[in-house]
Amino acid sequence: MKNYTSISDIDDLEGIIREARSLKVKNPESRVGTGKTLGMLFFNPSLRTRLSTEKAAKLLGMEVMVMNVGTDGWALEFEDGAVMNSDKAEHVREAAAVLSQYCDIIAVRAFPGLKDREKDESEQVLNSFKKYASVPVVNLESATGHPLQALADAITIQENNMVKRPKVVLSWAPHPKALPQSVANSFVEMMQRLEVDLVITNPEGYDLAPNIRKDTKVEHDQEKAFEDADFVYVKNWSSYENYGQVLNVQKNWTVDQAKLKNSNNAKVMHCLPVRRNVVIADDVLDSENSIVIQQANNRTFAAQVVLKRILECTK
Ligand SMILES: NCCC[C@H](NC(=O)CCC(=O)O)C(=O)O
Ligand SMILES: NC(=O)OP(=O)(O)O
Repeated sequence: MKNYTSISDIDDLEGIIREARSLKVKNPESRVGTGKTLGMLFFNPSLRTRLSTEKAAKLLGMEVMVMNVGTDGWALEFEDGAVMNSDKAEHVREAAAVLSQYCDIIAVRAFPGLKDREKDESEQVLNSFKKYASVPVVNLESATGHPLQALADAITIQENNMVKRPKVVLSWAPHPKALPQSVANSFVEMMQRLEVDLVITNPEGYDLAPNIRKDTKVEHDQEKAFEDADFVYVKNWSSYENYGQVLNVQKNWTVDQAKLKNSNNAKVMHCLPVRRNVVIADDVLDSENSIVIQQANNRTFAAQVVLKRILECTK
């Protein structure tokens, strides 16, 4: 694997999930990351991504450097040909080239602005690092995707699945802030590659991008969507159609136990952080049905297998 910026960078999905699961059981003796450095750049906050990726790198023997570039670094310019006489002190051309001398892999978190759809879809930050770095680049959640999360989600579903072809429902839920579509996008793309029946449920006005949904069923009635579900993946996202907006929704979309009564005793997932009793009710998060903690643990093994494959490719 040369980079991991979207799940299309995975060619043997079954193999990568199998390897992640075996890394979870037993860490290999030979450490492919010895003498190598991972540099992680955060333009936005993080708990899981930051610590699970650091842990994964260390399990492989790597050194890790982390920088909150959004707050601690020079403000970066990404436009080509910019006359930099305002607030931006450094161009990504120099920043990425310099970092490539310090690091063997560069990982970047950069959320969307949620104001300009075309700009967000151009993945300017991630793609600039990819273009101007001379080392592999890993996506730690970008404007449109969160592929490390989606890989951890796939591992978690496989670990908990009891049936041949599970029904997996991605449910929109309310949130006071405008959030990226990134987690939902990568989850949908991942599920489309697995042996599952995927249904997306969201209020009118919250349909994900057509190039993500493809022919995946969208059910606007949440309780109907939950019928016979084996997995319910809950996530808020802001509107794609009214780009970046939080729309007025009439019905209550918070996921609680009552809504899950006609599911197949569904396991409930969320990438975290989750706002209790807004996105998911306490009675679900504190029940046996919730697998969110196990899901977060799998972030380590998703990151480990990705870093391992990149290191093996550049050896
Ligand atoms: N990486 C996991 C989710 C990150 C982000 N959530 C958030 O920003 C939630 C913040 C809050 O609840 O205030 C998102 O939805 O993409
Ligand atoms: N799920 C996830 O990416 O969590 P953080 O935002 O805390 O990294």
